[in-house]
Amino acid sequence: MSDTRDQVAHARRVVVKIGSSALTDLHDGLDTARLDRLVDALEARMRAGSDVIVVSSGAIGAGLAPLGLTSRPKDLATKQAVASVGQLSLALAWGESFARYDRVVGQVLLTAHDISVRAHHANAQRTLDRLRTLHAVPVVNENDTVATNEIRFGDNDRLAALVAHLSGADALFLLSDVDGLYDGDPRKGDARLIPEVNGPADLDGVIAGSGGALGTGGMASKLSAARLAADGGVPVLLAAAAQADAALGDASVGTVFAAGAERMSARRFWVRHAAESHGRIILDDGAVQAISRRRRSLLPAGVVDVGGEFHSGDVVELTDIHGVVRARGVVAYDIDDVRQMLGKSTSELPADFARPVIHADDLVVI
Ligand SMILES: Nc1ncnc2c1ncn2[C@@H]1O[C@H](COP(=O)(O)OP(=O)(O)O)[C@@H](O)[C@H]1O
Ligand SMILES: N[C@@H](CCC(=O)OP(=O)(O)O)C(=O)O
Repeated sequence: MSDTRDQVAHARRVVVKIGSSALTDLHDGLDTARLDRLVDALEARMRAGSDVIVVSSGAIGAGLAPLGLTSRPKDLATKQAVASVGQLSLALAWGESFARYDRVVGQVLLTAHDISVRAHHANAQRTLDRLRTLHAVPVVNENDTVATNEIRFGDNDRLAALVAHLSGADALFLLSDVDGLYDGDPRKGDARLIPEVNGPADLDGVIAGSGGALGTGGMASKLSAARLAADGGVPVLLAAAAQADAALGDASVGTVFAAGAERMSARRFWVRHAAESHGRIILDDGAVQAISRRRRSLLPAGVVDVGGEFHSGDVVELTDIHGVVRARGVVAYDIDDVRQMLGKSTSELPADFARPVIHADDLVVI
């Protein structure tokens, strides 16, 4: 067995994302028999010693039939209304299915905005952690009714990758209606299953197509979520929900994505991928070298300009003089203060401005 399969099979804390296509049917809505089989496999994994966080899609899929709709709506308002109907039955169905094992579930609905704001992010982290210590299973979904187009995760694959980092998970499972990544859309003819992705070269020539009638992002969103998780140090297994026993049992099926060498801390991952940027700090070449090659803090001497509207503690983008984003970081001053410090050496500045503009610990190079 490969190292990655071994890591996934033995991961202590896991996030398991289940796609709409695995749980719902366009005409019949939520399929509780399929849900029960999944819960059986999740329960077996928990009994073997893992903590499980479920990320469940399917609110829209579950809401269509009760409302007499026969296709996934396109406009946001209808999708949100359908999701509000479906989320209720989805959460109840998860609760009833886990109740067969005397397990309690907790519903966690998140927006992209929640993940991007540090205080909300910390609250979500604490809630998930507390559910774990209370032995309840978190069932996470996007809070569809309040998410606007601009601030949507857009698909739950990305949400699941972010939750995997936020919760310090050791592996991410993406369970769908397809049994792994193929080199082309398997619905369109001959395609070969790719068992293992160890780096970008393994994706050369792969065509990631759109999803089914109920899925949102198709294979492209799974691929980008898998890379998001794996690059930050979390191995990923992509498999069919129908293979949940084997996927969650010994990770012997589907496609695995090897994790990058270094595990990024939840805070650095947040700065890099999840936090909303409030502005820009433009650096001269020397400062770019200092932060990216020598991993130094950013000092005012290397700052040539600022943009946007940021305050101390906000996340900003650091660009070179050509506008290319080279890093992100948590800035120590308000924009007006940084403006007064531009290009000055620390010895020229009053004692209040002795701290670096961004400390090396708060900087993530891209
Ligand atoms: N290269 C590919 N490999 C595997 N599946 C693919 C590929 N390209 C497109 N697909 C399609 O993507 C679908 C899964 O995406 P989606 O419907 O969004 O799933 P989910 O509802 O689980 O999020 C599969 O049904 C499959 O037909
Ligand atoms: N929040 C939406 C999820 C949409 C979504 O990402 O679906 P999928 O591509 O099937 O994972 C719902 O519950 O319907």
